[in-house]
Amino acid sequence: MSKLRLGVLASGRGSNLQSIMDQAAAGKINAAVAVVISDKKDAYALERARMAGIPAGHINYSDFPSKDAYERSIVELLQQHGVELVCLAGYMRIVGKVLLAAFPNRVMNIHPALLPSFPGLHGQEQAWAYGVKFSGCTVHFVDEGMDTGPIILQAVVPVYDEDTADDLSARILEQEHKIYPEAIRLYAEGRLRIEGRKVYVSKINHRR
Ligand SMILES: Nc1nc2c(c(=O)[nH]1)N[C@@H](CN(C=O)c1ccc(C(=O)N[C@@H](CCC(=O)O)C(=O)O)cc1)CN2
Ligand SMILES: NCC(=O)N[C@@H]1O[C@H](COP(=O)([O-])[O-])[C@@H](O)[C@H]1O
Repeated sequence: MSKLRLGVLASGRGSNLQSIMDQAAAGKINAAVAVVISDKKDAYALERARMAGIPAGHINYSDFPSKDAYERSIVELLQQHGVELVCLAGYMRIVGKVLLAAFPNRVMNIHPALLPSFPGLHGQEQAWAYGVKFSGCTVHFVDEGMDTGPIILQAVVPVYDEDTADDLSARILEQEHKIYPEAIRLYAEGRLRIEGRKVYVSKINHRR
């Protein structure tokens, strides 16, 4: 089966991108990162892609008259690289109808909390400040809502009394680097089936 072609959107340091690239390069997931796009020209995620010999580009939001025009530019670049699945990896913009229409049920996101709890920015810190005893991370399909799409995988971590917010963030990040590649592997093997709000992991391959 041909490798699933991934397009990764990232706004920051790119550690989730790195874990996806590493797992793909090691053959652990039948996928290849075809292109990395950032809305921030100094995003280290772009440097990580370039060091791996992967096409990487900065698309500057303020160069466009509207969000739709900005996203049409992103879609064009993704399609030029034959992208089949879009992975948001620390991408700090709300994805709109243009990108979602171009890739229906084919945009994933990693969120650093157990959705539906603590959506939005700084999910780790929200959970820590709330005083939860367990937190974690979520991989989900992206819809027009904020972190409201169907949940694919989650991982749980304990929260200790002596934890700082950074301690908890680091513990969650370790799990992010495991479940994001795993979710992509399952997708690449055609083993994810969406039924309404629910995502079922099947043993058989639905991907042609
Ligand atoms: N349509 C969706 N888009 C995105 C989702 C989603 O579930 N549906 N997940 C987010 C990731 N994210 C939190 O998990 C998130 C990203 C961005 C924002 C936000 O408020 N961004 C500001 C702009 C910030 C900037 O200027 O850099 C905004 O868009 O106004 C909140 C949460 C990815 N996108
Ligand atoms: N709301 C989205 C959000 O908070 N995403 C989070 O941004 C970080 C990006 O780190 P990375 O650039 O090292 O992958 C990750 O922890 C990811 O869960």
